[in-house]
Amino acid sequence: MSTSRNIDSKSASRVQKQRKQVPTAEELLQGIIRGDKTALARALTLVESTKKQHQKKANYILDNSLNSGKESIRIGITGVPGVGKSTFIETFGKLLTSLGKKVAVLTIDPTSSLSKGSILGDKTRMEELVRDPNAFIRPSPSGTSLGGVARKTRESIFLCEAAGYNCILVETVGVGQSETAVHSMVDFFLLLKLAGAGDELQGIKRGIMEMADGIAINKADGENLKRAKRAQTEFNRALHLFPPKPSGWIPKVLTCSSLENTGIQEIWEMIDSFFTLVREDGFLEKTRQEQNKKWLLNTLEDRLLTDFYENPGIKKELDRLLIEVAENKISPFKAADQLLERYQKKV
Ligand SMILES: Nc1nc2c(ncn2[C@@H]2O[C@H](COP(=O)(O)OP(=O)(O)OP(=O)(O)O)[C@@H](O)[C@H]2O)c(=O)[nH]1
Repeated sequence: MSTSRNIDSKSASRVQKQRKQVPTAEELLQGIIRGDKTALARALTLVESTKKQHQKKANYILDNSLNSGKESIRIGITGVPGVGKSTFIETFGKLLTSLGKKVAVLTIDPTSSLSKGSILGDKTRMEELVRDPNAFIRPSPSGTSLGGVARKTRESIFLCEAAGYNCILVETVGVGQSETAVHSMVDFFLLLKLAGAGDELQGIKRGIMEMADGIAINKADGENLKRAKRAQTEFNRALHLFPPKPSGWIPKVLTCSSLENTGIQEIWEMIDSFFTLVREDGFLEKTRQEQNKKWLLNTLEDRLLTDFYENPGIKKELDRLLIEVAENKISPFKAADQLLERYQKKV
């Protein structure tokens, strides 16, 4: 009898200890403000979670993080698989930290399953950058919808900036719609390309070229060097066919080798001169204002939807109405009206 009581009290104290180890939202918030990477990583896990309790904690941290975002620069990096995105980010990121910047790398990959996510997170990618005290790397949150992943990435950008990261690199692995999502949340959009492969081969649509503020032809080394230089001329010509950018910036095409670390400094200089221009002509401020407005609307939509679907009364009524709609007993529109009425009354 007494032995079992002993075990009980032991396991109770273990549970208590574990509970104590889970930091509160306020503790995480304070950690983020101090620039603590562990607190930031934990907060991002809460942001990525779909559990209501976690979301509540995440919202507390987000709502109380002071972040004007003014000091930071947000760079989107895209390119087809194999173009060398992680090698590029490793080399480029190290250059940025050597210049005294704090770099956060986030990835958007709506197609990533849990297993791929863990491959991205297994630290074999960007091995050196991951060990840099001034860099923070976060693999793509797994998610089924691009919208969900994009929202989480926006919130992650916000928290990374609150933690003092002033260079946010958003990498997108997907080919297609994810580029548009990334483009809408960054200031500068860099497209990585390979020399020699046709556009079709590289899966790059015209629209993506049009979004680019800069194109870097990667793997410009060895036998590839000549071809890369030729491609640079071709892409430069192609870029001139697009209408001018509202920022006044003229997109540039450069070549680089992420492996040999050549041309990387020039890419930074190009990006730096972009930021000098858009800071001076007020375009960056306008972009941020627009981004903030958009983020407010998106967050509202998202929180409203969650609140609606998680309302227990609505859940029951929705289940019933779904059957009635299927049996043609009520029109979908009338059913929607009924649900909204019920939601407004909060019954
Ligand atoms: N020669 C050469 N090879 C490179 C260069 N950059 C990357 N590579 C090689 O290209 C391959 C793909 O590089 P990654 O950095 O993994 O490419 P990625 O675009 O991130 O690929 P995914 O992870 O599939 O999206 C690796 O074998 C790299 O070593 C470069 O500048 N020159």
